Amino acid sequence: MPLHIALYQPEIPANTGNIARTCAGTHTSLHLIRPLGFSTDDKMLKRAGLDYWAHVDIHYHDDLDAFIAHTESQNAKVYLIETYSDVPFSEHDFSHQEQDIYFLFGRETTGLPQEFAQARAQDCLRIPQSEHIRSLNLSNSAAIVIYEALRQQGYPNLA
Ligand SMILES: C[S@@+](CC[C@H](N)C(=O)[O-])C[C@H]1O[C@@H](n2cnc3c(N)ncnc32)[C@H](O)[C@@H]1O
Repeated sequence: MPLHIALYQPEIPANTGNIARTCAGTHTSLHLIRPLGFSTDDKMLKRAGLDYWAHVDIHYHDDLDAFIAHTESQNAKVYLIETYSDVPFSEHDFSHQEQDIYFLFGRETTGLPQEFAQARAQDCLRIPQSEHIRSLNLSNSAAIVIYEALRQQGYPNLA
């Protein structure tokens, strides 16, 4: 079953552009949870040279509740990827392909809402990093996690 990347209220178009490119290159769906800090109209996309945008399976959700309702309707598994977890993401098993898997990432400046993440602490995963930075770049984080899931699944339909 497909893998999905979800971005909670992304603010920086270059990050979403990088992640969209990773999605187009890996058959991963992209979910954007509003409000967005930028426009995704045709003019913006053309100006940014995002010519792969047509290959991105993109979905918009009005807010976090609408996104969670969507995942529940699919009986999907949602993992929260956040700095304040202490469970290393790569210790998790993403190889089960019978269920859709969503990786939910937080906003560039403030991450995921803390209360929301605390209520789902058992599904919250961290990418190990040093103490010299507060966090990794959002688009790098998404690439790291999706490629670990793809590695565990044997890179389905990728050459
Ligand atoms: C630039 S970070 C900012 C959020 C962070 N909590 C903060 O306020 O310092 C944006 C998003 O990238 C992801 N991220 C960055 N570094 C991460 C890490 N080491 N482990 C897990 N997720 C990370 C998370 O999804 C996070 O919400």
